[in-house]
Amino acid sequence: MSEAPNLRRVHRIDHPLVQHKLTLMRRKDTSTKTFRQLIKELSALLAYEVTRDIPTQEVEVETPLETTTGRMIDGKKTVLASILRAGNGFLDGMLEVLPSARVGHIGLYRDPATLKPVEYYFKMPSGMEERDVIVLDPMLATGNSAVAAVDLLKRLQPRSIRFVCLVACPEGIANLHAHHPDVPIYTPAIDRGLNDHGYIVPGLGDAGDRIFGTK
Ligand SMILES: O=P(O)(O)OC[C@H]1O[C@H](OP(=O)(O)OP(=O)(O)O)[C@H](O)[C@@H]1O
Ligand SMILES: O=c1cc[nH]c(=O)[nH]1
Ligand SMILES: [Mg+2]
Repeated sequence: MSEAPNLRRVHRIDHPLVQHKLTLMRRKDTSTKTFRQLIKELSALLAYEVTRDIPTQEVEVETPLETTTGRMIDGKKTVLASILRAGNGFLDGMLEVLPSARVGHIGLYRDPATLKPVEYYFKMPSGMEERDVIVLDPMLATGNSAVAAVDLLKRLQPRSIRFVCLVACPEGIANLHAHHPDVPIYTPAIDRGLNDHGYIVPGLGDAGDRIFGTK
């Protein structure tokens, strides 16, 4: 039996719109076209939750009637770090609501025999010390890919790191927390566990294949 995850740093996104779209994505007969459309719509909603506590600055603003103050973010300070390939499914929707965000890519694939991540690419913007990173990957399964991605990112000492996915499971949460207890996880779902091939059950299948139609 898997160890109960420490849920202190897990933000479960329970919003009805999010849950509705995720349920449609889980359906095995959802087409690639619809799956892509849904992940785009969901991404914008997830961006809203994961940025809830990013820094804002008070600014003066002139309305047509008078001067007042408002709050603004410095959008350029946010880095969307996509774990390839499936993390790219989040980019279009997130960039619609965070249009100035920078984008980094982390090339990792999971060896199907060992379930260990294999690194093949890593590119981040410069000046990471002043940036807040949102790591994107739809699936937190064993958590090995997420741990490896955060290991690589921490070498660049970003100001903060958050991890966002569509479906997590207790094993992945426990693994990411054990290695990186400072990284909060944002997820709409915590599924039952992993099958013998390391797939999340009930899950939604292979996220990369479903986004890119490669099955
Ligand atoms: O938590 P883990 O056990 O590491 O599994 C999750 C990883 O597996 C999937 O990617 P995959 O390796 O299939 O690569 P792909 O996105 O290129 O299809 C998924 O997108 C995660 O990156
Ligand atoms: O369930 C899983 C596990 C790893 N990768 C996926 O795409 N899905
Ligand atoms: Mg991957």
